[in-house]
Amino acid sequence: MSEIISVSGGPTKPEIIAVSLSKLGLRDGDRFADVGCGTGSISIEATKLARNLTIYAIDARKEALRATEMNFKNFNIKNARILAGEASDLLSSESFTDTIDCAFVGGTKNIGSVLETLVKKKARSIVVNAVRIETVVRTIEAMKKLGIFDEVVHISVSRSAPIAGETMFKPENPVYIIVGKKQN
Ligand SMILES: C[S@@+](CC[C@H](N)C(=O)[O-])C[C@H]1O[C@@H](n2cnc3c(N)ncnc32)[C@H](O)[C@@H]1O
Repeated sequence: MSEIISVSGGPTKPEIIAVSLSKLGLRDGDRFADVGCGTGSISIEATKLARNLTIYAIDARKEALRATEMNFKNFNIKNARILAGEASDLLSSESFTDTIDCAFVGGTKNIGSVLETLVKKKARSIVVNAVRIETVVRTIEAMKKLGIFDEVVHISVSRSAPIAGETMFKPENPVYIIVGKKQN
């Protein structure tokens, strides 16, 4: 199995991906937006949970897009469009006519506009990762305004590390997982 090519900010840690994707509830055939795709690791893991996804991997950084492109090639990811630019502009542009079923938002610049656009695109489930408390508050407020706020989960992972032939635990930065669901 290939090693994922990394860029600053990614890949997201596997435990955070696991919880985030379990909250997202992907279904076979979904159109999935990976907003702020970084390395593309979230999309790669998403393809293991649902069949025939159409992936829109979006990032504003050239190095992230290059890493995503190489990772998708190495992990044989099909049905993916890699889109360069600001997510809210891209998704709301006239040329982007598709709807979105589920979105993972790992890049939170302009989070209010990104969420608004995803709701207009009919997303039934949106999961945001945030590390800054101000982003958490902005995301919750934006989701409440849009009537989609569901819950926030705070995850702290400590990973085993060797010490003098024995094992200790090193804490990793905590991550907030903010979940939005379309209300029926
Ligand atoms: C923390 S990294 C994402 C890591 C990614 N989940 C992974 O596993 O590699 C955040 C990324 O989001 C991008 N980003 C942030 N806000 C964005 C936006 N509004 N539109 C497009 N890209 C955005 C940044 O350029 C950065 O590459």
